[in-house]
Amino acid sequence: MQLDVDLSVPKADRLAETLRLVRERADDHLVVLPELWLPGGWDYARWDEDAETLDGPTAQALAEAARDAGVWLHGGSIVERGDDGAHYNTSLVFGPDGALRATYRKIHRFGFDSGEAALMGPGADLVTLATPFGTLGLATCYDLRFPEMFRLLLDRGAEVLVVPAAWPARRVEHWRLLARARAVENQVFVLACNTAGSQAGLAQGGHSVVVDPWGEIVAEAGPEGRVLTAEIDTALVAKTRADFPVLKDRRVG
Ligand SMILES: O=C(O)CCC(=O)C(=O)O
Repeated sequence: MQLDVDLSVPKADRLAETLRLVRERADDHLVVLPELWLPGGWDYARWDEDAETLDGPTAQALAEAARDAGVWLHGGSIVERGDDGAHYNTSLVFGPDGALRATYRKIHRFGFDSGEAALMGPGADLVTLATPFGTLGLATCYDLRFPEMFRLLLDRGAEVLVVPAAWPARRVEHWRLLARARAVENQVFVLACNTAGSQAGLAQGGHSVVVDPWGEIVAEAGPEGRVLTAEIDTALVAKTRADFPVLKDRRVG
């Protein structure tokens, strides 16, 4: 769901609207939300007050919505207040029973024109998760620029890379290019879910994409907030690798 993260709309209203959209999905879906869609990926002055634990109110609300709809829900990311007192940009994935099946702390923090590198701790663990849609490999936004991370996810069996983001409009062509590159080089699906609208004065790029293992764009949003849907057949991963077995020719790693 390419959410328009308009931070002038009260948080409770944005949460309610997003949960309503999740509950509209049918039960054979994997629903993906963007990075930091509730606190705002760019309003980092508010991250401390918005920090929550993994069983906090946002996680609980997402778990209930996943269970009510019977969907797998990648809930995008929250500002996690870790047990060690540090904050992390943490993604949460819920099963259709509402159970928290995986969490991923963003490994590569963005430090260029964002406070993230100073305010969030770095994640240390690669995360994959077996689902009916194939084995998911989890990454977040800036991670997309680091191909070595995706090779490691590939080696752990990832077939569908899920990348929530708050990627700005001014570099949206990098986003589109890198999403396709990660799909082509690893022969995987890439589900790249961005924010739309404007956050803290920064135009967001939109253009969420679903890319298949051949690098073809199966579905792509425009710049506006919307629900983007696509049907994916995970068998295409094995077929692409069999038809064009480039991964067998790796010499390093
Ligand atoms: O790499 C980029 O251009 C954007 C990254 C970003 O916005 C983020 O990781 O929050």
